[in-house]
Amino acid sequence: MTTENHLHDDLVLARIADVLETRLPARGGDSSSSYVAKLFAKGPDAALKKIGEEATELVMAVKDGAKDRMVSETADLWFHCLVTLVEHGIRPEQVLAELARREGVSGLIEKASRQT
Ligand SMILES: N=c1c2ncn([C@@H]3O[C@H](COP(=O)(O)OP(=O)(O)OP(=O)(O)O)[C@@H](O)[C@H]3O)c2ncn1[C@@H]1O[C@H](COP(=O)(O)O)[C@@H](O)[C@H]1O
Repeated sequence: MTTENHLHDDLVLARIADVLETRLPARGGDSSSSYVAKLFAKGPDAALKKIGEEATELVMAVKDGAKDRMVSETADLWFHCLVTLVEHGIRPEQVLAELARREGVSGLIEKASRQT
C-alpha cells in the first residue's frame, strides 16, 4: 500500500484496536508472542508509563527539529494511547467522534463558554 493510500485510510485506528483487543488476557493474549499482550499482563500502569516515555521522546524530537522522529514518536504515542484505551474498553471511534464533535468550534470560544 502506498503512503497516499495510508493517508486516506481512516479505518487504520479501528483495525489496530481490533487486533489489540485480541491481545487482552480475557481473549487469550499470549505474552510470549505479543508485545501488547505482554504490556497488558503487566497491568494498566505499564501502558501509562509508556505514554509518559513516548510523550517525552516526542518533545525531544520536536526540540531537536527532527521531523522523521516527530512522525515516529507521535506514532508510538498514539499507539500506546490506543493500548490504554483498549485496556479500558474504549474504542478509537469514540475519540474520533469527540474530535469530530469539536470540529469548527474555536478553542477560545469553547473555553469562554465554560467560564460563565
Ligand atoms: N503499532 C504498533 C507498535 N508501535 C510500536 N510498537 C512497539 O512498542 C514498543 C515500545 O517502543 P520503544 O521505542 O519504547 O522500544 P523498547 O525500548 O523496545 O520498549 P520497552 O521494552 O522499553 O517497552 C516496541 O517494542 C515497538 O515495537 C508497536 N507494537 C505493535 N503495534 C501494533 O500492534 C499490533 C499488535 O502487536 P503485537 O501484540 O506485538 O503482535 C501490531 O500488529 C501493530 O499493528
